[in-house]
Amino acid sequence: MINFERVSKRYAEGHDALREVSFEIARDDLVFLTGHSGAGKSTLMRLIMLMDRATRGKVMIDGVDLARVARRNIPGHRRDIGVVFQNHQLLFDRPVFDNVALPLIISGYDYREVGRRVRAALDKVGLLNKERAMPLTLSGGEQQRVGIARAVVGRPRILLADEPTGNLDPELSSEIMQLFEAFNQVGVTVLIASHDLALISRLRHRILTLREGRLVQGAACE
Ligand SMILES: Nc1ncnc2c1ncn2[C@@H]1O[C@H](COP(=O)(O)OP(=O)(O)OP(=O)(O)O)[C@@H](O)[C@H]1O
Repeated sequence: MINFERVSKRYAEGHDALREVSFEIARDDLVFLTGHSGAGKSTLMRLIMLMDRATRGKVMIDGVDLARVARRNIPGHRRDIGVVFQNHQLLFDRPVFDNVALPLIISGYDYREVGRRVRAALDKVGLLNKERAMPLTLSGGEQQRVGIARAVVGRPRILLADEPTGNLDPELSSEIMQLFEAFNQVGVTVLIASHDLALISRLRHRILTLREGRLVQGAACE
């Protein structure tokens, strides 16, 4: 499903953010990605989203070599990938419904289908009764759930999350992780970057560890 073969990424200033990174994530996997600040976690996710290209090596998604995806096909590639950020990146002047609907509206879905899918996504994250609420009236955990609903509303095959529990207390963090596990159980491949070693070691999924751009743990599937 997600396959890195000796992938290196060197930024223009000559900094090696990833060095010869190889791993495989199967379709039904939920995998954590950890490592110190600057270890290369965000860079690895940017390569999967095609926000950046590898300098050397091969990134394959579903058997497709991303080096072969033309610029005009990048939006199509991204539609298969839901992304969750630490700071939600919500539109604070729009209600919850509009925030979740945004990716579908950009993709040109008709309004009835938008309504159906947005409510299905809000239902999955337990926020069906909040569709008219403004984001600022929600708690941090609820805002993060809106971000997750927006990430899954297009029914992506892959879900990437960059520090999704960074601002949340331990109990809310566990709840958010349970949501990711639920999406994984219905067939979504999930990759979560997190510094929260206490939380992720308790959850017993595979952990990929980066150190200065090298993968030092977790390359093989169990
Ligand atoms: N666009 C860029 N240009 C140059 N260097 C970059 C760029 N993006 C990241 N880097 C550098 O590459 C290295 C890896 O950064 P990256 O953001 O992938 O790390 P990270 O593990 O996600 O860190 P954090 O946990 O702090 O978010 C860092 O040294 C960073 O300064």
